[in-house]
Amino acid sequence: MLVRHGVISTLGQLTSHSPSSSTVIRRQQFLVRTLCGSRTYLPKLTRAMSSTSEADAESVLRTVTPSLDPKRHKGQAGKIAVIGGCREYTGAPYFAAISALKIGADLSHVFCTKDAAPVIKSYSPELIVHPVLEESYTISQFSEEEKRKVQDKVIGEVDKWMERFDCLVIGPGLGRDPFLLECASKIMLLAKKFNVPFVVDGDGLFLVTNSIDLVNSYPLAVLTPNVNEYKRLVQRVLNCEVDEENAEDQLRSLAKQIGGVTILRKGKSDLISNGEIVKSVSIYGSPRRCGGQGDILSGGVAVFLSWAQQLKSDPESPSESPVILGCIAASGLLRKAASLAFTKHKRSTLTSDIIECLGESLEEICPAS
Ligand SMILES: NC(=O)C1=CN([C@@H]2O[C@H](COP(=O)(O)OP(=O)(O)OC[C@H]3O[C@@H](n4cnc5c(N)ncnc54)[C@H](OP(=O)(O)O)[C@@H]3O)[C@@H](O)[C@H]2O)[C@@H](O)CC1
Ligand SMILES: Nc1ncnc2c1ncn2[C@@H]1O[C@H](COP(=O)(O)OP(=O)(O)OP(=O)(O)O)[C@@H](O)[C@H]1O
Ligand SMILES: [Mg+2]
Repeated sequence: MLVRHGVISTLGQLTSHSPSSSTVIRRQQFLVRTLCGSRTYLPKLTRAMSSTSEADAESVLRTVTPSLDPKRHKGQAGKIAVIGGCREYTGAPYFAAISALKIGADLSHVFCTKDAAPVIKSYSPELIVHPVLEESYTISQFSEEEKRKVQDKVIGEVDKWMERFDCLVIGPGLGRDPFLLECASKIMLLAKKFNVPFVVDGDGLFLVTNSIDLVNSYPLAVLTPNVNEYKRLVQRVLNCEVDEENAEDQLRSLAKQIGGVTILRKGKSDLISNGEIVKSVSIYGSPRRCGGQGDILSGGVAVFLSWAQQLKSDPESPSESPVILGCIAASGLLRKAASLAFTKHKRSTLTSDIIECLGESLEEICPAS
């Protein structure tokens, strides 16, 4: 009953902010399926989402990946935005944004600092790069009022685009500058206002761990912690240490404690929970632990979540939460691509090699034609 009330109040907010009725309807359906979805499993997904813990990631990938229909227009296969990229890190937002395109999204944006923008643009002309974020050092001479004006301008720039995005990825290569993190927290509030789903990764998790209210009870939030990030979340939210003996129960408790957000705990096996169910993805990946693989995953979750959201609400469509489906699909594909890249490159496998294997790996599971 509480969940139902949640749906109604969230939809009320949504109606007051969204001008386009098709966007409103799509997001309404998505919210309802996300909030109510983990009860009835449809025949196609029965095996994929059975009560055993290991998900059938390939089956989920086949279910959520859309066919390439000539009637579809640019944008319908997904519009993703990455919030991240600062003086220190330009690789992470690039990896997340380019992975989204390589998996099959139509448009991929990056909102980063002015310093990072030319570097990220030079990696790829495919990305739409907005040099709008500011770090403290660029505004150190400003008064408090001037700083507030700068922040309003940053949020205004993101606001212009927000409704067009199917999903955001907040945090890869964001850094930990306090002013940047404050802007990122305002961007999360904006996304929530428009019911835009978001994946929180990297430094976004540092922010959220210290301000859990930013995501608490938002059903369209996905947290993708690595070992360190998970440890910090458990310590902060559950007030205890990570318990490997009861990993699944602890993950479920953590997700429940944060109001039913979805958590994808990365590791030897990826574990996924929304506080109700726990699924694992353990298909063989790669023994290489080069930096950037988590960034591929965050971009992938954004795309698959957007695709899962588009599945029509006819009786053949899965009623499982699109957020959970998106996590399973992204984890399965990343692991397959990492395995393929490792067979080709062995010890010299890099994140960019894995990105190059995303298309071939997805093609093996669901051919484009
Ligand atoms: N090319 C780029 O631009 C990239 C940029 N990135 C961006 O960097 C930012 C910070 O993210 P992060 O992942 O480096 O921070 P965090 O999780 O605190 O790890 C820091 C240290 O923790 C350790 N450590 C790690 N794993 C461990 C384990 N399993 N078990 C035990 N220890 C472990 C290890 O430390 P060491 O072993 O050296 O002591 C590691 O160096 C963030 O914005 C992210 O998006 C990355 O995406 C990569 C590509
Ligand atoms: N020990 C492991 N064995 C096999 N696969 C792993 C292992 N640890 C992580 N992975 C895989 O690598 C992916 C990225 O996880 P990782 O822990 O490297 O993220 P991260 O530290 O956030 O990466 P990044 O360097 O991008 O920040 C996971 O989804 C998982 O599939
Ligand atoms: Mg990471």
